[in-house]
Amino acid sequence: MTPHDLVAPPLVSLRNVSKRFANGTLALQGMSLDVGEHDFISFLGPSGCGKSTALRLVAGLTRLSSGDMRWSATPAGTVAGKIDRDLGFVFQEPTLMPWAKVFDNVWLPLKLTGVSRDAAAPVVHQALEMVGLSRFADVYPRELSGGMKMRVSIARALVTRPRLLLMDEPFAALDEMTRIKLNNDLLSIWREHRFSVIFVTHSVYESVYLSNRIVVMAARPGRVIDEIRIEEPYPRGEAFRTSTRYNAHCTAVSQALHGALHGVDIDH
Ligand SMILES: Nc1ncnc2c1ncn2[C@@H]1O[C@H](COP(=O)(O)OP(=O)(O)OP(=O)(O)O)[C@@H](O)[C@H]1O
Repeated sequence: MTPHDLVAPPLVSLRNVSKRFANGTLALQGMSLDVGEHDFISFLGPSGCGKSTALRLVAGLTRLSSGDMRWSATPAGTVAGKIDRDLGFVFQEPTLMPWAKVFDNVWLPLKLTGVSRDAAAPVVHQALEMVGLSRFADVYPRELSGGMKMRVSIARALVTRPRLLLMDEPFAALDEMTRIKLNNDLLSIWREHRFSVIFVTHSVYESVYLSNRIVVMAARPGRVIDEIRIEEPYPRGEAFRTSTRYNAHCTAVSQALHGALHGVDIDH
């Protein structure tokens, strides 16, 4: 047996995946990517480079136009009406039900699979504990800050214990301090629970801080132009954020991103 045999297969593999919308827009062209167990991958690139489209393709929220996508256990989409994707999704907006208490918002994915409120209670409480909101199960979303609402959204995405967490600019609307705190908390939850993450962001700094792999994308058509590995140990904290190595990674990623912007019309 060679060391290679011991490597777990990718959780999900994209091969030469393209997406053209009905209006003719080629949102994504020829994307190939293997998402490994316990990867933290960021999709980084300018507006319109297909980051959200790629995430939505992985989630099964939109269909690919050509290419191939496979999950390690089950080829995606082979069972009519029941796609076996083991994932949670966090959007930029927390998208909570305003009329339902925090507990019921987090229970929702389990409720949709037929798990009763009582049976779900232990895992809902565990998910709330994971995001530091144990004491807020009985309040309504309107009583929470923006950062706390996002924590509820993360708890809801993790309540089914998915192997892959997809996050579409989850912290973009938050203030800097809240964002830093959520970055740190997300990293410790990810390290403890060992799922994989694909994280869409516009921020070089955020992508370097969080990820072990950064997929740099360019627009028109949306495509991958580079992948950069951030070979730095976790946990990452203030010492890493203020280190010269962190700065060097940010410079390298900025340069790759500059390449992504080269030749792209700036229309704003
Ligand atoms: N439903 C749709 N129909 C037609 N075109 C679409 C649709 N969704 C996205 N697009 C187009 O596909 C391209 C990629 O969009 P996408 O939202 O994936 O980019 P993005 O990198 O996530 O951008 P942003 O950073 O601004 O969110 C854009 O040109 C966009 O206008």
